[in-house]
Amino acid sequence: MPVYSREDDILATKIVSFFPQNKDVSTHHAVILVFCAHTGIPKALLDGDVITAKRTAATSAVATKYLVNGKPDVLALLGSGVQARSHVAALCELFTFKEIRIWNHRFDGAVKLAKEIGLNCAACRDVSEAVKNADVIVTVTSAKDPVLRLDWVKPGAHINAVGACRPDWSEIDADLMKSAVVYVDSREGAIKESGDIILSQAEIYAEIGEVILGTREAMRKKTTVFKSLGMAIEDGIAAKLVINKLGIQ
Ligand SMILES: NC(=O)C1=CN([C@@H]2O[C@H](COP(=O)(O)OP(=O)(O)OC[C@H]3O[C@@H](n4cnc5c(N)ncnc54)[C@H](OP(=O)(O)O)[C@@H]3O)[C@@H](O)[C@H]2O)C=CC1
Ligand SMILES: O=C(O)C1=NCCCC1
Repeated sequence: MPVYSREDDILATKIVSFFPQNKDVSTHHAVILVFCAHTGIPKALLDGDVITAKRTAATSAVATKYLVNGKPDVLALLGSGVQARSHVAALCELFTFKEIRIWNHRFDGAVKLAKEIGLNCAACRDVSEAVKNADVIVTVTSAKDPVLRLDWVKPGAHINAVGACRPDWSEIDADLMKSAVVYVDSREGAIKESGDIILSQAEIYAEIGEVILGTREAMRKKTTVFKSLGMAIEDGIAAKLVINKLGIQ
């Protein structure tokens, strides 16, 4: 995933592998190579795993800030892996949830994460139980077929749809995609790579950047989906923060 931004003084590329069948090691591995944006000289080779986890969750947190309907009390996560953990951390920086619910296709994964999070968190055996009356839902699974259905979701909820990053995979059922107001990180990416968009033929209302810039409306009262695929600029900006903190010129 290459990025060049003259404005941000960034020239970098991330190489990321995804082996969903991995069991005892992470399913995603990444490195980020950063170059000087003026001379092209290599500056740093960074571990991309942590940056991928944190920048994806930070992006969802920003989307939630703009799209959530009022003060959210209940957070539901579908999936209990790396992104589930980073999303809890990022969302809890911005919001105070009274209740956090976790569903995973293997119940013990949900139980383990619920214990890590603590008091206000419960593991759920069914998706419908996890998302009932939830204000914010995060889908962070490696599912190839929908795990979240329209009739389980409270009208007006905000959903961060983070998994299903292939054109033939989907996490959200087509009825939910079509009835929600859909925001994406990149239109160009979503229409080529997101099964949730392609298979449902849902209309994309806006890029989240347009909402942040104030050129498209945040439809907070409607059910909203932020379909995230990940963008190289997120890695580039995050890598720059790391490099600056380390004092690398
Ligand atoms: N939008 C973006 O920018 C990014 C998106 N992603 C995507 O987010 C998703 C989560 O990533 P990450 O947390 O790193 O991955 P992990 O492998 O750490 O977690 C995946 C989760 O999905 C569960 N899972 C696996 N297979 C299925 C299935 N068939 N049905 C339902 N759940 C399943 C796993 O359960 P168990 O471990 O118990 O099997 C686990 O809870 C992936 O789809 C990934 O590609 C990742 C990085 C960036
Ligand atoms: O780093 C990203 O962005 C990724 N997006 C989709 C899934 C793999 C990693």
